[in-house]
Formats: sequence, structure tokens, C-alpha cells
Amino acid sequence: MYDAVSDPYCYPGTTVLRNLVDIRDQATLDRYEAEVTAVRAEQPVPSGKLDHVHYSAFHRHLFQDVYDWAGHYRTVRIAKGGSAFCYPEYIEQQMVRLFASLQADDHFRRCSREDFASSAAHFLAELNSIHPFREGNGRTQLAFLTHLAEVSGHPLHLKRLDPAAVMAAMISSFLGDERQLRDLIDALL
Ligand SMILES: Nc1ncnc2c1ncn2[C@@H]1O[C@H](COP(=O)(O)OP(=O)(O)OP(=O)(O)O)[C@@H](O)[C@H]1O
Repeated sequence: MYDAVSDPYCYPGTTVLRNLVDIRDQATLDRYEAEVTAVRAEQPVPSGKLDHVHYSAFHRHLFQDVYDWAGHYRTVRIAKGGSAFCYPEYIEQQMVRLFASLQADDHFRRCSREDFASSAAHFLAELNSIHPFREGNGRTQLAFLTHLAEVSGHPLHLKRLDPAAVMAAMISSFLGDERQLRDLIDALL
């Protein structure tokens, strides 16, 4: 749930996101969203060049059954727990910049294990501070990072993931300290 005021993404007078199946109840929508995105997450990932377009394809793939804007950047300002994310007018340029730097780093293919953990933590922290989509950023981050880790030769063992620890590490990274995030990623390698 985001702190958004009079949000055109929501049904009027509510904080429930307009959705393709017209569910108006938040708990029901949460359940539906969790179920269908879990099914999509089990399917093969979209193909692409590990660039910002590919990242949107991940979001589109996961959320195609829920939102008509799946795969499209948000047009409203959002914040979570006091963290204000990138203003919508800068999302495109920040995504292009971030993924150009990922490409310049050869998608971390030449990294040692330690370097992968710190580089991936920094990438994830930046991605999270952009928060390009109105909803579904966390799941897209995880799906994309898993794929990136795989192709760069540093596959993740996600069974060891603790959602509460991930959330705490993401919040610390937003405040400029990426160490927890780096250690979490390192523990998955
Ligand atoms: N206060 C905060 N500051 C910075 N990042 C945050 C904060 N709260 C949550 N996050 C991060 O935002 C992401 C979640 O974004 P969003 O809610 O759009 O994704 P989601 O996929 O719908 O949710 P979830 O990841 O909870 O399943 C996660 O990476 C989470 O760690």
C-alpha cells in the first residue's frame, strides 16, 4: 500500500487499484494478485537484452492478468513509509541510465562472488529508489535479479530468502547503507 493522494490508478474514494477483473475489495485483490503472479513467476521469463525494456517486460509478464498498465511506468508520485521514490517525469531517464551502467559492467558477468553481491546490491538499491511501477516493484526486482544472477553465472538459492530481512535491507539501502542488502545477496549465492 502506498501513500498516494487522489490517485487516478484507484477506484474513486478508495486506495484499491483499478484492475482487469474489477475486484473492489483490497484483501480479495491481494489474494488474486498473489495467486496469478505466482503462476506467472513459474513460467519462463520474457526474453530480452537485460536492458530497461526487458525490465518492463518482466513487470508486464508478472502483472498482465491484473493491471492494464502492466509493463508501463507510473504517472503519479508515490512514497512508502516516508521514502519518496523517483518523480514520474524522471523515471524513463533514470531507468535508461541505470541499465546503461549495468551494460557497461557487462551485467556483472566478470564479477567475483563478493563483487557480485555488492554490485547487485547497489543495482537493486537504485532500482528500488526509482520504483518505476505503480505496484509490483518488489516482485519484479526479485524476478529480474534472479534472472540476472543466473545469466551472470552467480545463481541465487532463493529458498533461503527472508521477506522481513529483505524489506529492512531495502529500507536501509534507500537511506544510503547497502551493507545489509549486500550481505543478504551474498547469503543467497
Ligand atoms: N519504506 C520503504 N523504503 C524503501 N523501499 C521500500 C520501503 N517499503 C518497501 N520497500 C521496497 O519496495 C518494494 C516493494 O514495492 P511494491 O509494493 O511496488 O512491490 P510489490 O511486488 O507490489 O510488493 P512486495 O515486494 O511487498 O510483494 C520492495 O523491494 C520493498 O523492499
